Amino acid sequence: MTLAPLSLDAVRRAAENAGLTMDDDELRMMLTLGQGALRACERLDEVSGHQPPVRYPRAGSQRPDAKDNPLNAWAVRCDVRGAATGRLAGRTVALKDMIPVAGVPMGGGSRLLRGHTPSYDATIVTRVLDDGGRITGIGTTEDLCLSGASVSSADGFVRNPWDTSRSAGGSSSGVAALVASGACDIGIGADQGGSIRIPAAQCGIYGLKPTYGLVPYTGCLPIDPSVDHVGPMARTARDLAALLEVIAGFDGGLDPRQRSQTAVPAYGEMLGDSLRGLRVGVLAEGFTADEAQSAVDETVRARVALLASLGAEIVDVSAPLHSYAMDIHSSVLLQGGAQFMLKGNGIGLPGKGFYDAEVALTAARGRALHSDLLFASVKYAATVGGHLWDVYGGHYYAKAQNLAIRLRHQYDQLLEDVDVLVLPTVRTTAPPLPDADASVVELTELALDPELIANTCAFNHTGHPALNVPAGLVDGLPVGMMLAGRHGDDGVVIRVAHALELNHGLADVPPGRAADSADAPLARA
Ligand SMILES: NC(=O)c1ccccc1
Repeated sequence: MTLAPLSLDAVRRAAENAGLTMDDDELRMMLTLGQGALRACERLDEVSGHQPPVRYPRAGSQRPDAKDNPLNAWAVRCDVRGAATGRLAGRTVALKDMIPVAGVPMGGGSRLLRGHTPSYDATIVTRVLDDGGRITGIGTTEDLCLSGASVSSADGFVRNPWDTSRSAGGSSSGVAALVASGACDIGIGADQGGSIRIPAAQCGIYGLKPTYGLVPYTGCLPIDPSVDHVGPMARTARDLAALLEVIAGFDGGLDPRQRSQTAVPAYGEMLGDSLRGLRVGVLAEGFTADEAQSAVDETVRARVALLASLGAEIVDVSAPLHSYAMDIHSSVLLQGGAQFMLKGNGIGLPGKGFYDAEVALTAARGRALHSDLLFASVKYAATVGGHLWDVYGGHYYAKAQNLAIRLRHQYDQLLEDVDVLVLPTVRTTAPPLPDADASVVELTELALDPELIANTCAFNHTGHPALNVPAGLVDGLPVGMMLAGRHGDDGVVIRVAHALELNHGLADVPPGRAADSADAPLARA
């Protein structure tokens, strides 16, 4: 692009913005030095940097008609066919609307990125296509992923397939509703505080927030690099294992979140029907003290009893810092979201790796033009998160990060004795969607309801793998059980889920969808 020439006035404004008092001599020196910096930018426009490859041809994409989108769960339809063979051959895949697919609009559920079309495929997209997957569309996401209920997307409410008057959960609302309703086979979501597991729990499917850094986040829209995860969503534990196997693993240093190059296990081969020798810790702080919500707790405890029937040993455990997870989460998401996602225009990441140069331009433009059209939860991060960082200099962001290290150690200590921790994923079932003319206050209370993330957010900050497992129904609505494991033990939590599924029946099925046959139950619970 053509850079605007640097003027003395521009330098003076920049100095003011940086809180600097400069006399004219100093300003003129900056102007002179600045010519070199501009020339460097021009030279960067002459060459191309690393760009992830686009390997498979793709036709057009379009927003579906309302009649073909009953849950409003598709943001965009497309059809990108990958390799003819592979571990996902013939499987249809939906991706959350913040995972770039070349040539397919990516909106982030937000006015911020309106009109943006990526020119490259994310690493996880290439991996899905290389292994035979067929991407049939993009799932609606909440506005910049900042909502646990399906009420905030610029594309409108997403409806829960179990009861279309209810929330699908968030922020991977569309993918969860699509997978649960059978509109696609599998999907990939993103989770910075529970955004895979909350909608998975409330739509009755499997959803894994993998070990931090296991699956490359490369190219996907961040909130804060310390909590960003992408992961698989599926109707069976076996499908989930297959998808994880395909998307996990080091991508050559493009994602600064990845610190290890360890080989990816064959998760599918770790599955079995016995849990003999497994030790399960029931995390006391994960269960509510409130009698009114005890139906969810009881449903989860009933599933835990089934684990025992498969040979697992059940013990009660406690992590007192678990109750601080929400406070860590509040500081990191609001301030990190303000710094990295918003001020950083989606590329404010520390460290080496691939940066989406185009999304930076789109987001900066979107912030200048459309900030007033963002959902209130995004405005909350921008205002209060920005305020906290400015006034306290990031002190409380740093304190939150440091407490997260202690929280991790507390779970690690428990996980020396037990193999998995178990707790309800969300302590409530899906709430009703408000009327279309509901107030912003009402929508925002739903989106940011602390009940939704009280349990899930802890593991974003500690990095442990955490999986939602469908655990039964309360008043006809799905309830999820969360299994958390040691760092790198994603295969263990999936194995536990699979054994349960195999011995005690498939997840219940929402109205209008036939049961899967892939993992036929041995016996009904
Ligand atoms: N992105 C998230 O995981 C999230 C979930 C719920 C509320 C806010 C953020």
